[in-house]
Amino acid sequence: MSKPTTVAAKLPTKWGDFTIYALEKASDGKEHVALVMGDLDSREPMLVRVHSECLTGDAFSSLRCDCGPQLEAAMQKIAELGRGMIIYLRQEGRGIGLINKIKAYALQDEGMDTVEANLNLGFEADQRTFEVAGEILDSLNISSIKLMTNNPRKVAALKAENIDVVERVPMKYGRNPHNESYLSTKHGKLGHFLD
Ligand SMILES: Nc1nc2c(ncn2[C@@H]2O[C@H](COP(=O)(O)OP(=O)(O)OP(=O)(O)O)[C@@H](O)[C@H]2O)c(=O)[nH]1
Repeated sequence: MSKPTTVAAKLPTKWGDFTIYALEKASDGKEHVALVMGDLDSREPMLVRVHSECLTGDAFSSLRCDCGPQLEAAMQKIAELGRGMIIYLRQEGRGIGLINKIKAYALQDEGMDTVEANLNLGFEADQRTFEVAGEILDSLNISSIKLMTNNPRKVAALKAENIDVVERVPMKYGRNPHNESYLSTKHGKLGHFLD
């Protein structure tokens, strides 16, 4: 199969100047992007955040989750280092989509936790796959990364895509009274390193 291709443009941000790459013809047909700062040719492992779409957290600063602060912290860390990449995957709501995530939020308003709500709606606790992250890294010739995450399943999923994850960089940002029980469910039921 031929390598996926990317289109690219400059993307100045409040943390510094990135280049935004959009993957053409991703295997799932969605429009995924990567923000890159620094040298793509260096063989040094690249600091990477693989971030799943969260409209409510990333765009609207929702306090129900930790997504927005994690994305901001990742961009800031990359800018401080001068080299790194955000892979932004269009897999809203751990893969169930925006409308279903809002249905899951409504169930959580009634007392379910984030896992129970997904299961109640007929989904798995986490429906995500990470092939597209592999496609993006491959298209940019990056094979060795330091991954910013608290999620051991994300590390395993990327290794399964033949990405050499040489280090896991913890991402403990954005804890607040509204997401306290969401984060403890992530720790207790989804195995995130958050204690
Ligand atoms: N179904 C569902 N999805 C949620 C809920 N809260 C946040 N999300 C989604 O969870 C995903 C979180 O993505 P990430 O932050 O990349 O991944 P993570 O598994 O939290 O792992 P980290 O790398 O440690 O942040 C996003 O797709 C959010 O939209 C929720 O209550 N229910």
